[in-house]
Amino acid sequence: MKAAIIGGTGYGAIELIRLINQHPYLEVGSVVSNSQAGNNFSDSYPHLSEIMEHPLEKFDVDNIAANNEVVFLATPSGVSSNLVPQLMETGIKCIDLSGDFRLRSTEQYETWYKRTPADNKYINQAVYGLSEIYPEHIKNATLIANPGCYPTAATLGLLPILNGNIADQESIIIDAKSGVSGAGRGLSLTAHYAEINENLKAYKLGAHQHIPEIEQVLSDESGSQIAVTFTTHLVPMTRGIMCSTYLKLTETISTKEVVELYNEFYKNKPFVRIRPEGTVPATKEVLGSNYCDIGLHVDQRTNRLTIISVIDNLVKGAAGQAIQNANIIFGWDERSGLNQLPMYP
Ligand SMILES: NC(=O)C1=CN([C@@H]2O[C@H](COP(=O)(O)OP(=O)(O)OC[C@H]3O[C@@H](n4cnc5c(N)ncnc54)[C@H](OP(=O)(O)O)[C@@H]3O)[C@@H](O)[C@H]2O)C=CC1
Ligand SMILES: CC(=O)N[C@@H](CCC(=O)OP(=O)(O)O)C(=O)O
Repeated sequence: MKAAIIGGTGYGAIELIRLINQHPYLEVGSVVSNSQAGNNFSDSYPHLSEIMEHPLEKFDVDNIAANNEVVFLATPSGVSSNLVPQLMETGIKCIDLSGDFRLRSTEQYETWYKRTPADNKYINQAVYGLSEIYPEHIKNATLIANPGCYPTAATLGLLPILNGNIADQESIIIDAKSGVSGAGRGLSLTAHYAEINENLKAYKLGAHQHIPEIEQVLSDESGSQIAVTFTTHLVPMTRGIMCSTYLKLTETISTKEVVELYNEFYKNKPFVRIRPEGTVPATKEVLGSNYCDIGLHVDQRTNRLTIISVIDNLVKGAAGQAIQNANIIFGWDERSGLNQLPMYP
């Protein structure tokens, strides 16, 4: 089955191409580029010239619909909102990696993204693609709002303990760190070598666009309105996200019991791996893979739980989860094309 990719020369797109290349049922169809249409893909990425001979195409909705059965939009927020409606009208399945269809409230989108929101008609059709939590909705979706990278790591880490009803919901603090590829390939001071090398920066304090997304998922799943403290940091590494999450427990429980609770919650979920008591994951232990690894520790002195969740931002945080969602939509094994082991060291 052919898959179109829009935003063809960005990091999300090239990661989709890497994963689709190993997929048993998907192949790369149209690759659409706004900035490089007409040029060869290999002009941007010569190391893929053997598998990517086709020229980059300009956005042509009829052409995409005629030649592909699914389209991945690896385009920035504010761009997907304009392209998705045109694509949806053709009946093609859309999987959008941007934040444009994740928030149900257009007011929230305007507040946090500071942009004009997408048309409500399409927001209402979008299914939030957190694969482990919403497979039944994803199965029947025509438009997937693929989750943000930080929300994927944060919510997968928090949902089991909220489900266990032993968390003080007002006490949640998420201390998050990301590699620089999370900011995309576009040139910016943020990703400038001299700014990021040997440096550690907190950014977007209290203003990060992923705050309402995390709160929407946690509130939906817990049945009560949850607000979180969420701080992001840029780390001098290429890939990887770590969320160190802290919350107060309302009951006395051991680390061993919390580990059991998490294992039960994620049983039959191949991409979430719970570490045994006494070990915590590192970002390199999921590098290049679709895994989300979670480590847990209850501090008996403070009765706080620490949750360490790690993902590769470009795989489980973007392209990998997008393919996992396509697998669920088309009824394939959820692991199709996603069986890469993490690359270590
Ligand atoms: N990087 C990450 O870890 C994650 C990214 N995301 C989201 O995925 C999407 C893609 O991210 P990523 O690949 O990292 O970003 P990049 O900046 O690397 O790539 C985005 C691509 O979109 C295209 N584009 C840019 N501006 C426009 C425009 N005005 N009109 C049409 N196309 C445009 C460009 O490619 P071209 O000129 O070839 O069309 C650009 O390279 C974004 O929405 C991002 O927020 C989500 C989770 C994680
Ligand atoms: C390191 C870094 O800059 N990361 C980006 C995450 C980008 C992303 O996932 O944004 P969307 O929600 O629009 O998809 C950030 O913190 O804004």
